[in-house]
Amino acid sequence: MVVSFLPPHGSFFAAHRTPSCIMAAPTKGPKGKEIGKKTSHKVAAKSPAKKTSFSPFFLTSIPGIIIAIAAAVWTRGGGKDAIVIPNQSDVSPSQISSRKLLNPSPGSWTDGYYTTEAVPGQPNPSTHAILYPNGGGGEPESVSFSNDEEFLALGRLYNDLGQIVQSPMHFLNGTALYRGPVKPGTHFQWPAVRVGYKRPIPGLFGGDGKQIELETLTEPSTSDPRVFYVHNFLSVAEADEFIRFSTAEENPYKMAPSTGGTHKAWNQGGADARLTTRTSENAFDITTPNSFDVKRRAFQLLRMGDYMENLADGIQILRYQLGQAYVAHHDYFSVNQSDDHLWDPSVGGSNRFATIFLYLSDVEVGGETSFPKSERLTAEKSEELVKRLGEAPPLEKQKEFIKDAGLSEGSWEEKLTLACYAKFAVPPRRGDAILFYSQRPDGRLDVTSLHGACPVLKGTKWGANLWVWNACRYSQCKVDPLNPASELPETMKAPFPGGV
Ligand SMILES: O=C(O)CCC(=O)C(=O)O
Ligand SMILES: [Fe+2]
Repeated sequence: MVVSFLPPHGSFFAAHRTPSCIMAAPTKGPKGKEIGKKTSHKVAAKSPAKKTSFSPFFLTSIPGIIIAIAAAVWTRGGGKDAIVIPNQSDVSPSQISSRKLLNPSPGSWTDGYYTTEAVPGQPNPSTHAILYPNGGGGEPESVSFSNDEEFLALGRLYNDLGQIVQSPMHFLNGTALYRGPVKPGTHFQWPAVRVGYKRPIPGLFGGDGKQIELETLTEPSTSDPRVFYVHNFLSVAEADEFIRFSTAEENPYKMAPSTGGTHKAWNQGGADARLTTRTSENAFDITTPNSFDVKRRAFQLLRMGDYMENLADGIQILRYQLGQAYVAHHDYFSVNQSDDHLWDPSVGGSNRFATIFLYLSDVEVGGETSFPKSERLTAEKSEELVKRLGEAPPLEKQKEFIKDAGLSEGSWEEKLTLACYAKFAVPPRRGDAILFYSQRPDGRLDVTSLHGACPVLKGTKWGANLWVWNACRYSQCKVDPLNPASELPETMKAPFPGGV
């Protein structure tokens, strides 16, 4: 039985054109083509979904009687309004943190993927769940199954903690589950659930041993980028080590002015492509133990298993001095980038899949990462987030900051600053990171992932790009660069018809 309900989410945004350019990691690039097509994207009008919710996890602490009531409501069937939709968004972080956080299968292939365990005290296997598409959002279905086999026939499923759900004994009836990737070369994406939803990531700890937590920053819909805040990703020592190495004599890719607009890095003869739209300086760290520790952690954060060298660019360290910035751009390469590689991930090609942007310093004023396709957060969505991420100062104050930073009137930096304050933006905080996807769960490049670095208005900003590809990156495919998805290891090769 499959029942569909809840309208898909959506929202308006104006078609938006921005210059788009990109900087390559120090790896061989396709010959000098311009990249970054200007694209616009149409979406449906917002249709607010009215949800009645309860938390399945809440039920774990309240005995049988409530379960019986919930089951009665559930099985009443008939009109949509009668269905109580379990929504884990109502689970408070403290309820979540009482759940087991360790990876139960260290050493097995699932190490790095993470799997679920039996719910303590659950008498019978569950018989139904609410199933969302990979990455959440969209239209959920109610699915039922009467044994393990039927459950596993649904394919690989995840819970909201990014664990692969192995058995109907591992969740309570009515729990929200998420489909895993279903197309070759695509991967699990974190479900947004709702803005402000914060969850610990089982088995994942930052450089200083603190639990890493993932917080949803943008709406789960068809129109917003998928942006998450990553708490406690780096230790101060790790951040400082990136900063040190970026200017160290022993680093062959040490700090130099940023380039862009072509696929060539400055150290590949791209220096003449120095940009007026990206004024920071950058370095690469492709060798240090520090960078490998952090990249390994990034793969765990993405639930992509063990670190694979041919799926990651070298870490790119950035320094923005006063007034420096980077206009809005995409991190992915155009599907027409070159013809010696298949760049379109929706048909088995490879491209940048996710960016984990590491904040290596705080910034006194400015320097946010902005997402112009996403509206500024309102207290209605999350009061706490608005407070933490900062409200936009009044226009007068913005102008004062701009003047004090020495940015001239009418300059692109001034315009960018005003645009930054008008749209969704994340201020840097040392040791934390943001995660955003450059691809949709079905592998289409995501035009809404447009983002930029707002001008630094006071102080200096240090950050780093950690780019992960969905399959072997450009020049790193061993068998056939026109079929990168085929080179993924079996454990990463969607679909997964047998479940786990
Ligand atoms: O500095 C930032 O906040 C973002 C930089 C960025 O998007 C990039 O370097 O590709
Ligand atoms: Fe970027």
